[in-house]
Amino acid sequence: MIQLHAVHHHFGERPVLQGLDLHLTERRVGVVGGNGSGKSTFARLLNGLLVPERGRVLVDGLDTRTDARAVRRQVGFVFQNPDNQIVLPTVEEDLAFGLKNLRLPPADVSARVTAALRRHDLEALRHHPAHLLSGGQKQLLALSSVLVMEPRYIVFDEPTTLLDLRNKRRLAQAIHALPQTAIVVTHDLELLHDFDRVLVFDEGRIVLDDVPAVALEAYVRSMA
Ligand SMILES: Nc1ncnc2c1ncn2[C@@H]1O[C@H](COP(=O)(O)OP(=O)(O)OP(=O)(O)O)[C@@H](O)[C@H]1O
Repeated sequence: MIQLHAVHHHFGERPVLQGLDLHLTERRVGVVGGNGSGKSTFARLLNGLLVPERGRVLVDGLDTRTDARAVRRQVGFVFQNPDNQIVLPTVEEDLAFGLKNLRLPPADVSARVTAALRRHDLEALRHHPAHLLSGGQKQLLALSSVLVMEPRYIVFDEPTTLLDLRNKRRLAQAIHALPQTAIVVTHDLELLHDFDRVLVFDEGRIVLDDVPAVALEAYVRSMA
């Protein structure tokens, strides 16, 4: 479970998150809201990329302020732009990077990389230069590089923004099939239809928190 207790955050004078109290227990949680409403800031709190100025964020009881390394192993983060995430020249090397950092035995690294390549149909691209992949393939590689670390939670920050319709569907299917808990920040409301819960942000507060049918409809009405 992810818990937020009285979380506040400012950037300079500007309050960006204002008193968030939340328990996330569902497998699929969507996060929507207008530009600048605080969604990405919220997402970055969940794996300790950002520590709140006030309040606490707990992941299965681990505090992002004091247990940052352990939290980062539990919570994977998929960025909007996979170029920010792909660090090594080939697909295979990129997938192995985090596992090698964990100092796993080479046979284990290799087995987990092979399984990850199979899972997303990337086997033929094993030795391909990562920077030459298409946008959709890069996004799947970025997701695979997170999955290969076997986190319990995965946070996605606008994962479909750069994708065409076909790749959007592929990514939606990939998210749908994840055994992990997924928390997805997006402007792509279609992606959230079969989710368990949707949070609607406005000016750093959660103004709606409900099942998608209710939350998304009210959100669309509020934006009209
Ligand atoms: N590192 C930063 N330094 C200063 N201000 C920031 C920083 N990151 C975000 N902000 C500001 O905080 C506010 C909330 O930003 P955030 O990225 O969380 O919004 P968002 O809801 O994800 O928006 P969008 O839908 O446009 O991506 C914005 O006003 C933004 O300019």
